[in-house]
Amino acid sequence: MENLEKIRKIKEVFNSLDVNFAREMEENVDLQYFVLKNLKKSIKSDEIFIKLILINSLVSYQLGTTGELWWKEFSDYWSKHDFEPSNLLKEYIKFLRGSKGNKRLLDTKTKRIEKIFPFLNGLTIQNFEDYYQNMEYLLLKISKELNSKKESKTIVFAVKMFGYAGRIVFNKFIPYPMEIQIPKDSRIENYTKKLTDEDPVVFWGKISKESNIPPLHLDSIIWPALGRNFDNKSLLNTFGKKSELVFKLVDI
Ligand SMILES: Nc1nc2[nH]c(O)nc2c(=O)[nH]1
Repeated sequence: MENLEKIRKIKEVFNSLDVNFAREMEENVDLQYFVLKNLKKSIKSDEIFIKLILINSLVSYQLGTTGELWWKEFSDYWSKHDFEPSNLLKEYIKFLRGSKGNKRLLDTKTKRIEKIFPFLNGLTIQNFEDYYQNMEYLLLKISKELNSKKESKTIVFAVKMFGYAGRIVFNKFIPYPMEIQIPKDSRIENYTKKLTDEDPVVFWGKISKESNIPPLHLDSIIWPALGRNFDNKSLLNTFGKKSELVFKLVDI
């Protein structure tokens, strides 16, 4: 079943937006970006900053709280917690096991981190700069290391958060590749159900091609808008009249 009128509105909105609009949403509206920028001020090593973000992304599922609050908990903890870099794995597992917002499937999540850690641990800041230029290759490497599909939610989401980390560390905006799919979390799934029975990855893949906005950047427009963690005034200040488009998306 398709709601043709709602799909028409969605297409109208996204066909009038572009990657720059998504970038503004990321940098001015998404609380996840804001807390990562704050965290960067407290972590001396850029390499550790990026590794922490990748590890945290890969266990960001089945949360007991919103994604925004989970990333705030992560940022607050590591802003205050100094540690010896060689203890990163042990220290991260301690954080995860004591966290408030991420209490489910802790054994599975711990095993996942232990599995990816040897790959991440060997990476230097130069490797991260290279991966920032080629995020599709990073996606491939992580999915291979974890024996997971390239479309699975946490893998594509890890690349989204890596893109945020890369932008903050290297002070340069590189758009996400068109080939990386939208992270299919419950917020995106429930929203897509209002429009179509089609798989969200397929549906948003088509919207992406038509609007020429990469799926991860579409996610950056939809996801914070649906989270409603912004005040209308700051949205108006950032986007002026175009902020109406965000309200239109939320109201569908
Ligand atoms: N689709 C998305 N899912 C998410 N989960 C989470 O914690 N953050 C996000 C996100 O930005 N997009």
